[in-house]
Amino acid sequence: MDDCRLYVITGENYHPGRSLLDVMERALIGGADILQLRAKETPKREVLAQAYALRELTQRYGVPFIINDHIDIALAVGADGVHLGQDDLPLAEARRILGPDKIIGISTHHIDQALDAERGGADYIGVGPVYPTGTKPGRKAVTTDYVREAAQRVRLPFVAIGGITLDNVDAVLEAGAVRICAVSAIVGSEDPAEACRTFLHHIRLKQMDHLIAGSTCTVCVNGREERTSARTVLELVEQLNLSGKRMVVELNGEIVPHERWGAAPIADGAVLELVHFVGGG
Ligand SMILES: Cc1ncc(COP(=O)(O)OP(=O)(O)O)c(N)n1
Ligand SMILES: Cc1ncsc1CCOP(=O)(O)O
Ligand SMILES: [Mg+2]
Repeated sequence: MDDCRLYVITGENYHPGRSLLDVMERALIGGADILQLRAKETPKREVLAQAYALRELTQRYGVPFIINDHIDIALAVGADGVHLGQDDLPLAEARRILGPDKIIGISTHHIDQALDAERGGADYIGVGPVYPTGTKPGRKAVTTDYVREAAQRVRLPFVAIGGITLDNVDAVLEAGAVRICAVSAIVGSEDPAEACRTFLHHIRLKQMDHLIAGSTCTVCVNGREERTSARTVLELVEQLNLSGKRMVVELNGEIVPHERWGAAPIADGAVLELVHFVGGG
């Protein structure tokens, strides 16, 4: 689950005239890295047949396969796990039946439910619906506020879900989601493979932003804001091409002796005054 970025769920009514297997294979070709079978209106025997077919397909592509709601079907076809909502079988019962190795995902709509799922031994949680969606009509949107809170407080992997499209995915990523889950925007699109590629492109761009932001910090040098990757006063002085100059350095109001520059850490928000003496007599 840790490595998953794009979670795609089947949608019964979103691809009239196209087969479930074709649509889901297109999603896999586009890079979907976890699949869920969710069928709310299909007779159970048919769901079982779909589960067998998707089990084979996902195995061929080497991605985890999750069954929504039906633990019995997950066991029958040897799926990798199940996804359960707040009104489905409780997590503890599901774990007892499935054992420690199966993936169990839990839907959450509030931080308390997320923390409960974490304590209860879930493997991941769903955070949503972020936006109102026709796929889950009547369910109130949790907004990106809950995504932000989950990003700050939940240690389990979480997937943001609900009404996420290529037009609003950046806001969801900006709020701190690193895994996106979608139904209609992928299985209802003309080209599910291209939709997946474009989702993944957005996700990767945001990941790169995080990497860059994480490796630099903003400091104030002589009254001017600077972004720097320097970790110590010595590195900063070198980056500013001031090495070798006779200089007094003040860090957050305290003078740092020259011999301690290499050991004086600078962090985000540090305030530095660098005063160098111009030679002459
Ligand atoms: C990844 C993921 N998140 C949330 C859900 C919704 O599950 P649930 O709340 O049980 O609602 P139904 O899907 O059963 O209608 C999900 N399936 N997957
Ligand atoms: C199953 C589910 N649970 C919360 S929102 C949702 C539906 C997501 O579908 P879509 O991506 O089409 O909004
Ligand atoms: Mg459910």
